[in-house]
Amino acid sequence: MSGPLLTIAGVSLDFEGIQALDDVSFEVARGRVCALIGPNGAGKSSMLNVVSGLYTPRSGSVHFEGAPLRSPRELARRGIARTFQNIALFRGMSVLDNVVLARDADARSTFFEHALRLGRAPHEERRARDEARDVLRFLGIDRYENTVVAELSYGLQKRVELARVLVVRPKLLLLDEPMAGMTAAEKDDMCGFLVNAHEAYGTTLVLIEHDLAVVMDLSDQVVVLDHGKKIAEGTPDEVRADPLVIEAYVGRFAA
Ligand SMILES: Nc1ncnc2c1ncn2[C@@H]1O[C@H](COP(=O)(O)OP(=O)(O)OP(=O)(O)O)[C@@H](O)[C@H]1O
Repeated sequence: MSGPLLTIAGVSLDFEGIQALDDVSFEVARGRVCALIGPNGAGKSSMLNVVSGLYTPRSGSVHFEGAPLRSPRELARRGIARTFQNIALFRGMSVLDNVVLARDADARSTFFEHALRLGRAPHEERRARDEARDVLRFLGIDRYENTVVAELSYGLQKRVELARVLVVRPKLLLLDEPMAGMTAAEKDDMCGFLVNAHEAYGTTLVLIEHDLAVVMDLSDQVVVLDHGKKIAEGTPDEVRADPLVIEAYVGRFAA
């Protein structure tokens, strides 16, 4: 399909007098890695929450593949997945079961078919496990498939989270600070896996990230927010050289 994958048009959002987003527009083409950056309170998470339908903007619209996106319930069906800042895993369950469950949430058989093991369910269960194992292998964590999540390091848990969203093969993946709290080595690993996923599965990525070195390395489009407004947009090099961005970050881009 031609045209942008994601179109944000004139989005404004208020919280009791605070203007979190002020007339923000940008487009993300299919296959891009787009980073949303900006100082604390700039509106980055609010933007991601609007895109995922968790917040309803006062004005403006979000279109995905040319059709409006209105509710979080539409996300999985339309091929959009997201991760949150805090790890959201079933800590007492195995790595494999965590990923299978995420895949199941997207599966086509009904609750009753699963419960009664009827219809498509047995076949789907095998397929779900195979697909989950493929993703675990892809992310280099297949040797932990039977390990209980709580026993894994933070970096590996973040990788399981990535497995949970990749297993549904999303067209668009929204990532809220995927590298937060990681060591430098874990960040390097995560960057590599995101690039690999992007290339292998053609997943379009929109991510919020505070580490500007990571942003410059990973993304091919950067949207800069400050006080709810979009103050710049472009390639990492264009944005790095933009005086408004330099002012907003007070020299944090100086290399
Ligand atoms: N649920 C909410 N209720 C009230 N105000 C909110 C809410 N969420 C965000 N805000 C306010 O909206 C503005 C934008 O916040 P947002 O969290 O989107 O910024 P951010 O760029 O993601 O910040 P950070 O980098 O610190 O996570 C801030 O002034 C924030 O206090």
